[in-house]
Amino acid sequence: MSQVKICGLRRPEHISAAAEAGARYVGLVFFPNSPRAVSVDEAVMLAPLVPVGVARVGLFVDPDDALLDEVVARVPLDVIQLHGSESPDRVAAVKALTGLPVMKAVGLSDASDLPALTDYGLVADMLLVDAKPPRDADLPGGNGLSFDWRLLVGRKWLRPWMLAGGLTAQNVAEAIRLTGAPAVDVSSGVEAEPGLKDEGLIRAFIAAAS
Ligand SMILES: O=C(O)c1ccccc1N[C@@H]1O[C@H](COP(=O)(O)O)[C@@H](O)[C@H]1O
Repeated sequence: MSQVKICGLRRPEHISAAAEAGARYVGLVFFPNSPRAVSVDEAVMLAPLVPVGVARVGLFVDPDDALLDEVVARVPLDVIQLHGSESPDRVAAVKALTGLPVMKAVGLSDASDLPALTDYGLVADMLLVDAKPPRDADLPGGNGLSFDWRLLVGRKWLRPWMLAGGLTAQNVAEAIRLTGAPAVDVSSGVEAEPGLKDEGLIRAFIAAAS
């Protein structure tokens, strides 16, 4: 049984659906270019609705210190997700600045991308293994694209990790079987359209991953 993170939640009813279905993490996106972005004011309203026992993850893409300071001061978060091109030194700096555990996303397209997981495992608290975005993508993640899961067979890292990228209720069980992922993260795969979550898809995904 793998833990589940539902990312990109923007409505109270979707937070409730995810928590009731057994999500262990929920993600709030602080990246303005995303169709799932929330303002700091919206996050101030949403974060307290997350039940105890469900971790609140704030997703950032190459954030500056001012944004991190503002969000951490106003929004109760449990984990920072860095999903941009942050260096290992920047990951360490964000940990120090926020005082929160940091999960670093690493994009994979082929075996040459694997060493980055070892490098980030030295500084991040958790790793998020995602598909590398296409060169012309508007978003560095959340594109509903998967990668060749066989790249991960037999791999071990220094830190706990999550699998992401194009997961759906239809493919998540096979992804877990193949990779042994202890946790999985989904955004597009539980949406009716970009940025609009669907309660039925959230429940079906969590049931399929559990
Ligand atoms: O969800 C977003 O909009 C997003 C924006 C910028 C960076 C990452 C984003 N989401 C993360 O991307 C992966 C994969 O998502 P998907 O299931 O393929 O849509 C996941 O870790 C999300 O947290």
